[in-house]
Amino acid sequence: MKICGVTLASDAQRLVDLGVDALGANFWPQSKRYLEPAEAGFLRELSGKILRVGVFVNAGSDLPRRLVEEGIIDVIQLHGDETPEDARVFLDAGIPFLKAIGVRGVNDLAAAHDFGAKAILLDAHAPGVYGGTGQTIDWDLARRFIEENATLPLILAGGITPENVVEAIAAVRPAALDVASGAEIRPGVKDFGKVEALLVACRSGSNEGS
Ligand SMILES: O=C(O)c1ccccc1NCC(=O)[C@H](O)[C@H](O)COP(=O)(O)O
Repeated sequence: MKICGVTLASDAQRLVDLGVDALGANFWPQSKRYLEPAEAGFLRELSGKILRVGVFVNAGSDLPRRLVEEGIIDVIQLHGDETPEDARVFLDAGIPFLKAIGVRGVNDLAAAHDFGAKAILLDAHAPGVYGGTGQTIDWDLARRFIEENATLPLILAGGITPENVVEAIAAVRPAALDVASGAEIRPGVKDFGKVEALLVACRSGSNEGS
């Protein structure tokens, strides 16, 4: 499970202590969960303890690459309108990346394989906002994507909460889950009651990989 939108060093450390697989730090300045790169140094100390994912929206390659090279993040999450051509620079450099797709229907998934991403993250379609909306996606569509694309891991995002997580796992059986608003007190501040409830659901055996 990836908990996204971390802005506080204390929250990041608590996610490590709870054994959460991955955290997301959002480097898109318009996000309610924006983390200034200059304030992200605390992530460096978590190297090897949790997978650190940097979220970017149409950011080009300089900042994402720099944060990887500086040991602040491990993986890049492209969460904007990036094309497979935009992603090529990361593929060529051997930098692992995820591609998020805001999904309205099956047509949005047609290019999923073209990115060369480590995994595809399916999220709610949110023009201008891009992510962190708390809106769920069509889980049947996500399940069908998995059945038809067995080699490409799918991360389910969009409106996952402690209340619907069991149903989401059962319906989609994703490789992993990604949660922002469903695990916070307010944008950028995590709610550890919710994080723990999500973890219990993920570890209950209904989906070992989430
Ligand atoms: O969280 C944001 O503010 C955000 C803004 C722009 C692009 C991506 C963003 N979040 C990335 C994530 O991976 C979120 O976890 C994902 O969108 C799901 O969010 P939520 O529906 O709130 O769980």
